[in-house]
Amino acid sequence: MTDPRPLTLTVCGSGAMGSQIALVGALAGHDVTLYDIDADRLDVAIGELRTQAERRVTKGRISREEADAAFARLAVTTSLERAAAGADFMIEAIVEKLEAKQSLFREFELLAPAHCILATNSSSIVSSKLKEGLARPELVCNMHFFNPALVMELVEVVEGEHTAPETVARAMALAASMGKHPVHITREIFGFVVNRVLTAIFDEAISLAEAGIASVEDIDVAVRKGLGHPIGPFALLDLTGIDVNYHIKTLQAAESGRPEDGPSQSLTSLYEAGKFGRKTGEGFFTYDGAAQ
Ligand SMILES: NC(=O)c1ccc[n+]([C@@H]2O[C@H](COP(=O)([O-])OP(=O)(O)OC[C@H]3O[C@@H](n4cnc5c(N)ncnc54)[C@H](O)[C@@H]3O)[C@@H](O)[C@H]2O)c1
Repeated sequence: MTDPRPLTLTVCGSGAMGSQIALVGALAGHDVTLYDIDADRLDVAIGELRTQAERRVTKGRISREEADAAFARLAVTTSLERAAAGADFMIEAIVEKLEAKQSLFREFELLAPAHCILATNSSSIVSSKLKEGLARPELVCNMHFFNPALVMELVEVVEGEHTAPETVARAMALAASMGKHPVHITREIFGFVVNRVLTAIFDEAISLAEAGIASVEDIDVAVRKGLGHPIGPFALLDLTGIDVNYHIKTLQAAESGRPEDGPSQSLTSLYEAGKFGRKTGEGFFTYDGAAQ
């Protein structure tokens, strides 16, 4: 894998994911432009990134010089023309709405150099849905980072039927240059690899609990102590959000056309009761930590 540094990298969307992906890129020595339609979000993002960088300097993970150099390589803009000019690579991390992503991809392609790769960080939208109307679909793929992107090492690089092997190679090389571990997913599938494996664990844990085989507390203990997972499936469902997981299962059933892929009975009743997990103080557990 040839190290592509330094690239001119544009990250679209300065929310939870895009802002940290941008800093990871700048820390790795790439020239990064962070683009958002909302100037206030950009201000907030830069403030949060400075706090994160300061924490790393204090802990000795990076030097002050490295932090300063990264911020010197990181520009922000609300101008799409400026964001696309000279870009070698674009990673999109805007709102999870198909139409918004499609129009961004179309506009960006018109403004960017002809060799620029367009990658989406979407957790659920495959890049074949974003290639419509583009002149160069072979340069389009998914690059799925994990939250928090400053910390999590995995990047799933997903190849669509339209994606050129060279695009996959360039995306893998970019991820590696950012200090990440890329994995190549050779065709599009809902949830990619990590979220499919995680969903299978959630589904099995829920079905065991619903059948009365063991309590949610005991299933969590079994998975932690028996499999060495840092957190049990029910605590993780509560942490990531009952609502988020309910929507993922609803989307999965819509994509597969199989009603049995939809949300389970216990997930549905928690969702309908507004018990979304940690964020509402109650889900499978209540947050003094007791099981329901
Ligand atoms: N949050 C996660 O845990 C996570 C993990 C992996 C992947 N993702 C994916 O990353 C993407 C972003 O998620 P997030 O959690 O960072 O979202 P977020 O809501 O925190 O941030 C989205 C940002 O995009 C901006 N935006 C909206 N429309 C835009 C447009 N048309 N052009 C430019 N900017 C626009 C918003 O102003 C906002 O700053 C989604 O596709 C999501 O599926 C999220």
